[in-house]
Amino acid sequence: MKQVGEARDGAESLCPPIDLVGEPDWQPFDAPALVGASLRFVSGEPDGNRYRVRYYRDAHQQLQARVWFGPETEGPPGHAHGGSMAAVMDEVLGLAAWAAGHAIVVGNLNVSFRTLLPLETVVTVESAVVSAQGRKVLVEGRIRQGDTVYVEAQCLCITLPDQSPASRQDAR
Ligand SMILES: CC(C)(COP(=O)(O)OP(=O)(O)OC[C@H]1O[C@@H](n2cnc3c(N)ncnc32)[C@H](O)[C@@H]1OP(=O)(O)O)[C@@H](O)C(=O)NCCC(=O)NCCS
Ligand SMILES: CCCCCCCCCCCCCC(=O)O
Repeated sequence: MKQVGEARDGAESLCPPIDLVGEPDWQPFDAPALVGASLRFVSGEPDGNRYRVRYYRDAHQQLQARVWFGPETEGPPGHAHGGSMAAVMDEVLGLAAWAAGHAIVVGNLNVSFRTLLPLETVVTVESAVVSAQGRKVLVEGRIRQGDTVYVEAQCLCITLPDQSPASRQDAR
């Protein structure tokens, strides 16, 4: 049986363009300008069949993302793999800490899968930096569409010495 995104000869064809527009009061956020181009695993293929991601800052300066889970994120038939959703939370919540001025890596990520996420759905990934004490920065987030919550996550980020976002930008 022909799968979504698969051409007749078996080769993968690209899914059509997806609308990842943000809310009217969101501003586009340039992640590579802040952290470099290393974040390719989740957001590196804007026209691919895995994820398509666009980042924004909302009116409160919190990082938000519109994410399309493509056919290559499949886990349970027709639905996103749990690891694919965890990877999105890892990147978005870690990036949210960087966007708030904390040079971190993720130390702990706690993910609750609440609802099966159908493939080829555009969702919103919300984030909020809820505390920063010493080296520990706590970020919370969720994947939702409308009133449906697919995933909730808490992310403990640990700051790294000598890696402030400002110093990384100055070094370019
Ligand atoms: C996170 C990391 C930098 C912490 O190592 P470290 O710099 O030696 O720091 P420490 O182990 O002293 O931890 C610093 C504090 O964070 C806490 N912490 C670190 N990792 C934690 C975790 N996974 N869960 C809970 N607390 C953690 C420590 O308990 C410590 O708290 P304290 O100051 O109250 O005692 C290191 O474990 C690491 O590099 N891990 C890999 C990160 C990674 O690969 N992330 C995915 C890519 S971003
Ligand atoms: C090693 C220090 C340089 C780090 C450069 C940017 C890192 C951005 C991290 C954003 C979160 C990524 C999550 C992850 O990789 O698991």
